[in-house]
Amino acid sequence: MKLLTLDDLEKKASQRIEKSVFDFWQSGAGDLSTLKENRNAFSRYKIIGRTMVDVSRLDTSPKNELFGKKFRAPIGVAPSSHHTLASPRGELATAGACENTKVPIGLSSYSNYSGAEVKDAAPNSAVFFQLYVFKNRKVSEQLVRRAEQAGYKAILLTSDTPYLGQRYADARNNFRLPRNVRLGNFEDLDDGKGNKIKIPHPVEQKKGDSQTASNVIDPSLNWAETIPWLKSITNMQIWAKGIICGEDAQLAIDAGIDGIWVSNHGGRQLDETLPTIEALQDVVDAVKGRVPVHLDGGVRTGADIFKALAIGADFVWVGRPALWGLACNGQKGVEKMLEILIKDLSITMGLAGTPSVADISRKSIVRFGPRYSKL
Ligand SMILES: Cc1cc2nc3c(=O)[nH]c(=O)nc-3n(C[C@H](O)[C@H](O)[C@H](O)COP(=O)(O)O)c2cc1C
Ligand SMILES: CCCCCCC(=O)C(=O)O
Repeated sequence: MKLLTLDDLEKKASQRIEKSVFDFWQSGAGDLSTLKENRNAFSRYKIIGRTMVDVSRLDTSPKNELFGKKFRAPIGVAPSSHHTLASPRGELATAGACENTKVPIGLSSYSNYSGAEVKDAAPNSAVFFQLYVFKNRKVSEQLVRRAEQAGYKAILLTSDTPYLGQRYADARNNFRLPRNVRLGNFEDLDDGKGNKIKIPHPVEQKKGDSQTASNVIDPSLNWAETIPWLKSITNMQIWAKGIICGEDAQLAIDAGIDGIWVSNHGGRQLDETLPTIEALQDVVDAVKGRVPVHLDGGVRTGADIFKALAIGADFVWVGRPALWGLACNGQKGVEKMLEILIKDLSITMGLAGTPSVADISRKSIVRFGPRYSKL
């Protein structure tokens, strides 16, 4: 089978990976409404292709540098957990692919290889360390300090997971991580006074009950307390992931956040919420260029990336496609996935009459039908 699109990679991955693991990747929360709408909503936007524009030179590089680095395209791999379920080198392979392709990666707190190991594999690409804040703050504090020491540029605070979404596929499959899956970031933690602290391995959770895995996470996070606390323990930038409305973007900026990441966790958390591409305009308009705005959720083609850039995103990220690439062919599979996206973005730009990312603007797209309105 020729692997030409991300859908092809998805199909091939489904044939290679055990069903309960593939379901864990693919599934969303509740009725899967958010998950499905993340994809469907892109097709409500249409590109106005301009002709007779000199597009003999196409430049996919982002409009602005990210952490002082010039990447090849405004595309990156979003944080997702447990890459060794897809391929033995796990996050080392994913990050290595990003490094070779010259795009950034965000590493999950729940990666199997540690932040330092991944940074060694991808010194330029490993820029975001994704953070869950645990009820035991000493745990998160050590994760942050280790990330800073390893050379990460920013903490990506996941703000949409006070509890884990209801993922019925995992419950039906009695899904539970195998015990031999490493949690690289949680090894040898101590409370700073020499006392060991442990985060329970998800194998200790009740089979099929993901909620028991998430009860270590602090559900009391809030802008007023959490952001100043994070700023007091690190000099890295602090970004917020999981924002889907302008009001929260404003509150995040008021609290001192350095960047906004529009996300609904790939439809795995709040069901029946806004698809990210629909939420983007409100967030961009509220942010007014004060901090960068990134987006993930259902991005699968160059046209999807183009539409998000046109609405005003500075960068666009993919989650599941990296897992599919890994499952198909390890590091080379992730490189293939990224090359497909970059080529597709480049061709879309050429056909739309926008030779550089700076040429893509709201004038480049239209939207069918009424947008949501506030009640
Ligand atoms: C299997 C899986 C694990 C994930 N793990 C994390 C995680 O550890 N931390 C986090 O902030 N987001 C996590 N995410 C969400 C992604 O960062 C991202 O928001 C989402 O996958 C984007 O949607 P997409 O998969 O449609 O591209 C995970 C997503 C998947 C599919
Ligand atoms: C204790 C919470 C673990 C969640 C890790 C992975 C994740 O975010 C996901 O969506 O799955």
